[in-house]
Amino acid sequence: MIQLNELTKTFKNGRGIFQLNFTVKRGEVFGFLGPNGAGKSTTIRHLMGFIKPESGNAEINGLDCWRESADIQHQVGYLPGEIAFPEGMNGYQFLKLLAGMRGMKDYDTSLDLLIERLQFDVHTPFRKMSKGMKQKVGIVAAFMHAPTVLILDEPTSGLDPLMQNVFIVLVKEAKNAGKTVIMSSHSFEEINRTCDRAGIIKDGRIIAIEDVQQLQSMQRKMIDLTLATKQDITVIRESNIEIVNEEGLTIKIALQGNYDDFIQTLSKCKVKNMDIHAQKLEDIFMHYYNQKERMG
Ligand SMILES: Nc1ncnc2c1ncn2[C@@H]1O[C@H](COP(=O)(O)OP(=O)(O)OP(=O)(O)O)[C@@H](O)[C@H]1O
Repeated sequence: MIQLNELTKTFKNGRGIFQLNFTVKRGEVFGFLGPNGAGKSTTIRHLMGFIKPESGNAEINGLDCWRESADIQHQVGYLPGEIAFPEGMNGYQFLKLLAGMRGMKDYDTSLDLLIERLQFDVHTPFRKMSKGMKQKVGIVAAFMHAPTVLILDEPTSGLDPLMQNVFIVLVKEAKNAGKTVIMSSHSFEEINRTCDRAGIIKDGRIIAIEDVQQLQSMQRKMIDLTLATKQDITVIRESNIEIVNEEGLTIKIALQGNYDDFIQTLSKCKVKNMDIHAQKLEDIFMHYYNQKERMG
């Protein structure tokens, strides 16, 4: 379990994170979203015990992230936002070193399985690796010791869509195994596919924490309809369906869960054409990015 209690840090320039309060339960995947410079990495760095809080604290599995950082760093799987690998090593040498430092034994199978799933040549020297390859080594390093808590800072940056999918499966497996996961991301799609809840941070403050399923149910379906006659348009107008736009015999309507109403109304009309698009989840999130602070 991860718990933030009034976690605050003000940098000299006045930026930072302010009175962050939230909990990530065991077995939960929590997404951390926010524009550039919002404070995601700063929060995550506090969780790892790299930064001393000015006030408040963060705890992981009951341990204080600053005072007991050595234990925390041993227990969690961490993927930094920017990874500086030792240039002179190759991926395998690095992962072996890490396994040794963690006191892992018989790690070859778990390592091989992860490398196979992420499809890369682990024996490539870091200086010859692409950004995506380095990211893969970072993911293996975070997952290889099957930690109970995973802290992932923009985990899919640099990964191609196929590998993003592999990563999403890894997170789902971790969740099903009861692990606690917090991940920062700029990708709404990724949060949608992996997270139970999402916290939105802006200017160092949490402005909303939402249940991802609930956000999905807020997602409206926009339907472009071309009807045969003016009478058909009247039928729609007289129903409870929200008309967003009307142009001759073509109308745009918005649905949010009231599908039965829509189908019954439409059965009284002659429909010549119909296009359906889901409102982008991104648009729902954008609404938060653009609004002022809503919660403490
Ligand atoms: N050591 C530091 N000294 C001064 N300011 C800092 C320091 N670390 C971070 N900041 C500032 O704090 C703010 C939050 O930065 P942070 O890296 O946490 O944002 P982020 O949400 O991770 O952004 P991004 O999406 O760009 O990675 C920024 O304005 C940043 O410039």
